[in-house]
Amino acid sequence: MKIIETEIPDVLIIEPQVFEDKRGFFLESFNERAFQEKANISAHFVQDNHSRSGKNVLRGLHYQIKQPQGKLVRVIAGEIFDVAVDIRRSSKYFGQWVGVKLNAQNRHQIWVPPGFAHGFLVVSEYAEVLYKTTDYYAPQHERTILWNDPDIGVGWKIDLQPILSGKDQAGKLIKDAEVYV
Ligand SMILES: Cc1cn([C@H]2C[C@H](O)[C@@H](COP(=O)(O)OP(=O)(O)O[C@H]3O[C@@H](C)C(=O)[C@@H](O)[C@H]3O)O2)c(=O)[nH]c1=O
Repeated sequence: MKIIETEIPDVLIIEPQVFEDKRGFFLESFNERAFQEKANISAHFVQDNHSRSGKNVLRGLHYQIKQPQGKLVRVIAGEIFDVAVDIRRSSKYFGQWVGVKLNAQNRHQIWVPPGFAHGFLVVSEYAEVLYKTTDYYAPQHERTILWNDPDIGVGWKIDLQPILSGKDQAGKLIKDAEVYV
């Protein structure tokens, strides 16, 4: 596997080694030892999630203020633009974002550490997204930052209004949101 650094050092892109043969392909989507040794990610995952969304669906930007979740995200059908926003007030990257294309062809994964808000936009007809999390879903701690907060300025490259949940339409601006210390 190959590790690709991003503008925010704690956010990493993982390119797995893919073994192709006449039957199809094989890859290791997670290997605790390799992630530890090659990427210095020592994550203990407790939950696996799977969602499917249609084109122009935008989910995010989500985080849990208590029980923060690190997320290892990948796409098995279609393509998304996946975004991590550093919301650790003490970080020199506070308010900055990283965006990466994840699709079923490049099979890239993004490591979104605890302390980040996370979201994605579906750019293909539909997309199926799988992700592992380092803590359990805790709806009482769940928070949403508005996807188009101008102080963050994520470059979603979308020319029409995305399809959002009610919760995401009511997201807060980062300046008003409860963030990490
Ligand atoms: C996230 C989540 C949702 N649910 C339920 C609650 C609700 O009825 C339904 C849909 O939930 P949501 O609208 O919150 O789903 P969604 O908008 O896909 O939320 C997810 O977005 C991405 C960007 C993330 O980073 C995730 O951590 C998570 O916040 O699924 C669970 O049971 N477990 C979970 O872990």
